Order: sequence, then structure tokens, then C-alpha cells
Amino acid sequence: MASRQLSETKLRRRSMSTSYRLPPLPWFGMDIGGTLTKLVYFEPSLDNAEEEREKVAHIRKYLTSNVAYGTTGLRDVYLEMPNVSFLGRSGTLHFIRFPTCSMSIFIDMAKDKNLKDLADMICATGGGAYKFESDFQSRLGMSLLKLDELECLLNGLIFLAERHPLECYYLPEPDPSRSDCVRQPYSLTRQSDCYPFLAVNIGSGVSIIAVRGPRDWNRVSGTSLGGGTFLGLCCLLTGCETFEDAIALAERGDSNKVDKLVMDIYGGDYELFGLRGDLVASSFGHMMSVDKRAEAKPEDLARATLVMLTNNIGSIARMCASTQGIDRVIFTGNFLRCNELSVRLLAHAMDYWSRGSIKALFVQHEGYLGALGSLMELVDPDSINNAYSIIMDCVPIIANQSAGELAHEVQPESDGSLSLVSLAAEFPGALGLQYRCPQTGSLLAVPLVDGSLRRPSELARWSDAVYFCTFSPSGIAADSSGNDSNHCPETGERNGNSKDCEDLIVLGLPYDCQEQDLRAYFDSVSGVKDSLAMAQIKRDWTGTSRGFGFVRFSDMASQESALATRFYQIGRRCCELKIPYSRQQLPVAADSHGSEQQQQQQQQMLSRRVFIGGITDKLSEQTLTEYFTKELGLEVSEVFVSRRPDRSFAFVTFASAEMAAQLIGR
Ligand SMILES: Nc1ncnc2c1ncn2[C@@H]1O[C@H](COP(=O)(O)OP(=O)(O)OP(=O)(O)O)[C@@H](O)[C@H]1O
Ligand SMILES: CC(C)(CO)[C@@H](O)C(=O)NCCC(=O)O
Repeated sequence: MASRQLSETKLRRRSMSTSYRLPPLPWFGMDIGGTLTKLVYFEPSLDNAEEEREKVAHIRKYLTSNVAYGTTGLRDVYLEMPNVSFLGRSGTLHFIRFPTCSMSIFIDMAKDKNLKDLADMICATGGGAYKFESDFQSRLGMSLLKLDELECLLNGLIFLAERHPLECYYLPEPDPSRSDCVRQPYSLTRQSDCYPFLAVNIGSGVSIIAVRGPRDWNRVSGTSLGGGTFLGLCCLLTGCETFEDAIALAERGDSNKVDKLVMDIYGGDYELFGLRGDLVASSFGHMMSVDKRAEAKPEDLARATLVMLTNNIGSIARMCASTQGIDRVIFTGNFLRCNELSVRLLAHAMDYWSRGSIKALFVQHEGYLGALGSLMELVDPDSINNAYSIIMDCVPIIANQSAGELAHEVQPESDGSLSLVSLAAEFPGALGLQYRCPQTGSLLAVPLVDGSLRRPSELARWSDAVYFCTFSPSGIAADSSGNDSNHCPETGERNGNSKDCEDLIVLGLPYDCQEQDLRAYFDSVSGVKDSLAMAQIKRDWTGTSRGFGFVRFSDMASQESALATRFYQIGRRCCELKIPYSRQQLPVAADSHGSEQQQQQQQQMLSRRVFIGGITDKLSEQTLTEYFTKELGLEVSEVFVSRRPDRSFAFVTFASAEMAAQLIGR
């Protein structure tokens, strides 16, 4: 089946490739699915060609300067990829979606905006490319280049995973009951790292594909119990009407009111076969009882529906992975959009049932891979690897080598340099960057010219290394603008003594979020209502948001209450509120606004932590933990492994500084 699809697509490609190497603008890719239609648009930076300028301006007027279209279309601004080099042009990738049931409205709108004058053909995938082909032709005069949905999905997935270091992530300690599981990037940026893997696409239904090489894949299974089933059943059982409402209900609900657990049947664990008492024995099993039915609230029903479908998909995926001899499963599809709960459940289920041998991976652009893959079909696929270079040249930075933190992506300026001001905005007090030379492993300084950090010439991309901040010897220093980091970035006014509130960083903000939105948001959060003293969005020199900002509360109780939550849904993004790195983790004695006790705690924490460089790809957190506990008899509190091509490293935190000290020199 798969090989038939492949050869058809290849034939189409071959017939195009002779005459169609660099397509005319505009460049769109479309995925018309059973529930949602996804559109990826590459907006080039303007150059001098008059005709191009007109086209780009026309599309900007309707598409990229708006975030909502009609009543149902939306642009996912948080997924936008600026600074992308595509087919030799630099520009921005935009991600847009609308329900497929609104296709008729979309066609009317496209007709109204004269889309036909801009392009007479669109690359389209998904079942709808077949279903709506004649509508596009007859009502719009546009033809669709129909492409196979699974091939496009894989092309989009491999393309992003290989080129964008922060695209793939996993949960190191998946726990369905904890909403603060941290996402760790998982590097698939080398071709050899990618294969094999199992792709499990959770759309309306579920397709499961074993992928062993760039064009070596087959659809091994599928299930009709997918994202469409979740939404359909939730609407039926709870009366909700949207996916967002269904997820919000599920997050509040208790599925144990609906499901029958092993302990409901056994009174405890079913020990012989290792079934813990708290496992679901029978989804919706309690609902045969009149009393339980009366007790179950809509949110409990939504949660039980979500748990039932997610676990079922996880179980099928795990079986497929085992029978295919594959140990990595990449979950994709819009069912996982803004659905942390399912991400946690899948990660936990794969880990638990495979006893840690199968890893669940996820991607940031989970729902747009097919549309991106179809955009890539614009040119001869044999030249794809050379022609398409998404240079997502973001700079992955952690505060310092001993911090063991997840790297944060800071965007360089349009000339490719990184200004000290941008660096200091995210890492107050940072004066420069260091990185480990991929060849020699030695620590080198990033060149600094006229207040801007320049990409080291030995690295093709910033993202080919992880960078550590350098601070002045006294720890938190004056930032590059001469301000001490205890100043409000907005007003320059001092925060006062150590009891006063900190400037907190808000990461992952929607790019269209303004200061007033940030204020309005926190003013409506219970526990911190009306206590925001300052809000600031960090912008580049064009005034475009960098996707993060700072807030300060007027009193300590509000600050603590705000920090207790950590993740906030601001607009359509899950944002993280925290004390900036430098204040949390610097190995300094002189954090000017931390109490002596806090400094001691920090120092102790850091001296318990050991950096291990040059670890192999295969060395897992578990192996490291076992080595230190069983072989050396040390008590390990935490292991963090950062996997990067040629330079994986780990931080191990021990129960005491004495234990860590024993390792020095070994
Ligand atoms: N705004 C939304 N409206 C409807 N469904 C949504 C929305 N956001 C997420 N979803 C979930 O995503 C699912 C659709 O995912 P996706 O877009 O990947 O699949 P599709 O392409 O429409 O379906 P298929 O690939 O099976 O044809 C829905 O069934 C629902 O569970
Ligand atoms: C039919 C598709 C491929 C459409 O995307 C998808 O919805 C799916 O894989 N459904 C599951 C079909 C099955 O294998 O039972």
C-alpha cells in the first residue's frame, strides 16, 4: 500500500521537476484533514522585484497581518518561525488552520480576495485534497497538486526535526498527575540520529508508521479511536462544543469517578501480573451504576474520555513499537495541541509499560507537519536537501555550565549576530558567551565585536553548540546597559532591599502579546489580582516582540502566589513564569539581592552538582543513576542529560556536597 502511494507521488514529482525547480511566489502548503485544514505559508522578506512586492503585500493584508479569519480561521502565532531560509530566500513560516467543515467559506473568501490571481496551483495533502479537488477547480479556478498525507507528514517531520534543535521534546519524568512536567529538547538534528522511529499521528483517526530511513517507511497500523472520537464523545457526553472546552473540562475532572480501577475489582494490586491497583481496569466501568452516573460530573466524563483514548492509543503504539523492534515513538497530530494531559499520559504509559525501554517523543509543530511537507513538494524532491535549508539559527543558551538547565533559545538579530542587550534581557548580568568546541571539547569564548556576539566561524549555525553565559567575577553584574539587574527594566527604578519583589521573566509569550495584555492577564489571575507593578515585553530593534518579557508584583505575597503556579496559558501559549536564571543559579557569593541564607542554599546546591562531559548517545539517565548508586554507593537526587550531536553531557546532583566531592579527580 505504502509503496504504491510512494511511487505515485514520485511520478508526479518527476513530471514536475524538469520544469519547476524554483516555483513562483506565493509558496503555500495545505493539509485538508478530516477535522482541520492546515495551511503553511512562507512569507519572504521583501526584495526589489515589483511583482513580488505586490504579491507579498497583498497576502500580508489579508493573511499575515491578521490572526483570525472569519469566525473559525486562526493563525497560530506562537508557532511562527521567523529567520527561516527557504529555497535560498529568507523569511517567515506562518501556520494557519480552520475547520474543514468551513471549506466552502474558505473557498468563497479566497475567491473574494482573488487568490487565483496569485497562484493557479496549490500543493495539497490529506483526504480533503481528493474530496475538494473539483470544488477548488470549479469555484476558484485553482488546481490542487494532490500529495499523499503520510509521505508529507514524514517529510515535514524529518525536515523540522533534523534542522530545528528544539523541535522535538520529551518528558524526562513523566507523571500524569503533575502539571509541572518540564519539556526537555531531544536532538534529532543528525540524519543518523533520526532512524528508526515509529510515527503515531493522532488526527481525527490514528495512523501508525514505522520509519527506518529517509524514504523507507510503511503504515503498520491505525485505529479509528482518535482525536475525532475524543471530541465527538465529549460533545455527546458533556454538551461542550469545542476542542478547547473539552480539554479544559478534562483538566478539571476526575476519571476515577467514571472508570473502574484494578483496586475496585481486586481491593488492591493484581500482583501476579504486575497490575497496580490504581490502573484503569475498565474505562467507564462505573457508569453501569445509577448512583455513580448521578455523581459523575461533565468534567469527570471528559477526563475519562481523554484518558481512555490516550491510553488506548499509547497501548497500540507500544505494541507496534515492540513488534517492529523500535524504541522511539514520535507522537504528532492536532489531538496533542494544547493538550498537556495527553502528552503526560502518553509519555508515562510508554515509559511504564515498556519498563523504560521505549521513549515517547513529541514535536512543537505537531499538527502542521503534513502541510509543511506538502509545501516542500514545490520543488524537485531530489534537490530538497540542498535547496531547502531552514536555518533556524537560534542560540541555545544555559546560564552556566553547572546549572543543569534546559537550554533557552534566544534569537539573533537579522544580521546573524546576538546583541549583548538581548542576552542580558534573558540572562541579567550576562557579559558574554562560552561554548565547547565540538572538535576538541575545550571551552572557547564567543567573539564579541562592538557589543554584539558573532557566531564562531567554525560553527555553521549558532545551534551547532550550546552556550554558557559568562558573568563578571562578582556574579550578578551590571548588565550591558549599565543597569544593575535589580533595576526595573522598564522604569530603571530600584527594587529596594532583598525582601522586595524580583523582576520575574515570562517565557514563551505569544508574539502579539503587548504590555497591556500582560497586565490585563495577571490582573485577572486570582491570588495576584491588581498587584502588578510592572510589565515589559522585550522587543528587537524593529519593535517586534522577542517572545518574552518581565513582570514585577507590588508585594511578596503576590509574587510567591504567582510563582507557585509556574505555567500560565496566555493567549494560545503555555508560558513559564520564573525568576531569571542568573538569580536562581549563579555560583556566586554576591547576588546583591539574595539573602545570605539563599546564597548558601544556592552554593550548596551547586556544589552537589557534577558536570559530566562527552557522554555517549546511548548513556541514559537511568544508567548514570544506577552507576553512581550501585557501583559507587552514592545517593543521586537528580540526573539531567542534554543530548546534542557530538557533545552530549550530563549534570548529576548528589544528596550532599561531600558525595559530589568524592568524584573530583576520578
Ligand atoms: N480547534 C480544534 N477544532 C477541532 N479539533 C481540534 C482542534 N484543536 C485540536 N483538535 C483535535 O485535533 C484533531 C484533528 O487533528 P488533525 O488536524 O491532526 O487531524 P486531521 O488532519 O483533521 O484528521 P485526519 O488526519 O484523520 O484526516 C481533532 O479530532 C481534535 O481532537
Ligand atoms: C483515514 C485517515 C488516514 C485519514 O487521515 C486517518 O483518519 C486514519 O488513519 N484513521 C484510522 C483508520 C484505521 O486504520 O483504522
